Amino acid sequence: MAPELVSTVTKSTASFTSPTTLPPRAYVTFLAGNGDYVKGVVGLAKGLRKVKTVYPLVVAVLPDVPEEHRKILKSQGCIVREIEPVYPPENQTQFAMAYYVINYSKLRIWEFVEYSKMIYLDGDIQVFENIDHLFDLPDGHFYAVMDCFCEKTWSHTPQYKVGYCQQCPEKVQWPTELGQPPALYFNAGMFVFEPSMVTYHDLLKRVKVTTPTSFAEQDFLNMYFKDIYKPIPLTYNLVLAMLWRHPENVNLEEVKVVHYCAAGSKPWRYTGKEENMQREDIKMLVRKWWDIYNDASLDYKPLGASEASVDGVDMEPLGHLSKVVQRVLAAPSAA
Ligand SMILES: O=c1ccn([C@@H]2O[C@H](COP(=O)(O)OP(=O)(O)O)[C@@H](O)[C@H]2O)c(=O)[nH]1
Ligand SMILES: OC[C@H]1O[C@H](O[C@@H]2[C@@H](O)[C@H](O)[C@@H](O)[C@H](O)[C@@H]2O)[C@H](O)[C@@H](O)[C@H]1O
Ligand SMILES: [Mn+2]
Repeated sequence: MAPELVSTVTKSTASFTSPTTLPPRAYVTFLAGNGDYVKGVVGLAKGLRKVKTVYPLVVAVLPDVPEEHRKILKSQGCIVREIEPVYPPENQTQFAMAYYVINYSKLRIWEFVEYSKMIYLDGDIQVFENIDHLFDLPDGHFYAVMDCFCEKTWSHTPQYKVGYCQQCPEKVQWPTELGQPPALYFNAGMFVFEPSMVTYHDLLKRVKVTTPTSFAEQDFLNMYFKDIYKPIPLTYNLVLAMLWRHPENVNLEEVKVVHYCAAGSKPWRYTGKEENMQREDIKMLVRKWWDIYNDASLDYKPLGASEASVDGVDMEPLGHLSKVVQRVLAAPSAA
């Protein structure tokens, strides 16, 4: 029996409210390091502007995010908030990706209590349709999209070993000898939550005594919010692997949010070489991401300010696809 999805997510009923009367809500993402994820966040900021969200984008940055990158984010209208890293206890865990250890720092966003409700989005996510109505979901729950267990990244788990996936629980039934099937499990690249200092302090206390596991803070958040987790439709966080693992569950026309988490799918470093990356739907989604990233009309223009520009910052010049990606996308699909 398919899990009860929060599918009747009504459109925002609030009539247009001037910025001064908006409820204290915001989108929030997380940025670490001095690498190229800043391009993901710039793309996200422009995508949210394109869909005319009425809420700001807060970027929680680790101390290692350079000043130039912070300037770029501010020039794109983001609210930049520095956070301290959160480290899991000393461990021998083999994370699915070694860098996942820094993702525990995401937990700091629970201390942004100036906002009553926030929507967290990974920096490798793009919003192609307005999702402001998700802020109107009833309080007291944790809303996120169910993940998929079929990628090799899950090969260490019992569900992968028996071929079980929550996306198609009837296809390979959970073996009764293994007891209860796993609780519904969400992808932590997108979720709707309520900042709270009580929750924040409890999260940090609990993370210090919880043995890390391969999906790092995603596993931890699934355990912590298990009792109040409510699945929302995958249109709000299309984990790309769903396209080849569960195509029967995906209607691309209805997808509002795309999560470029499959290996090789980060648009700003796309080469098309990895498995599945020559698929026409992947190439279309990468091109859609670049169309927004390169659209100078979506750059932030504060009211009355001159052209917002960030002097001397070496970013991918806007206005054209990076040469490499352009060549790859144009190449005839081998697939
Ligand atoms: O070097 C990094 C790695 C990760 N992130 C942030 O952490 C999130 C989670 O990592 P990622 O999306 O790569 O994980 P995936 O969803 O691909 O498993 C990213 O979206 C970024 O917001 C970052 O800023 N710098
Ligand atoms: O630190 C753990 C990360 O775990 C998740 O990524 C995974 C997960 O989705 C797997 O199911 C996929 O197989 C895999 O490709 C993907 O990278 C979140 O997207 C990310 O925000 C972050 O929490
Ligand atoms: Mn991601």
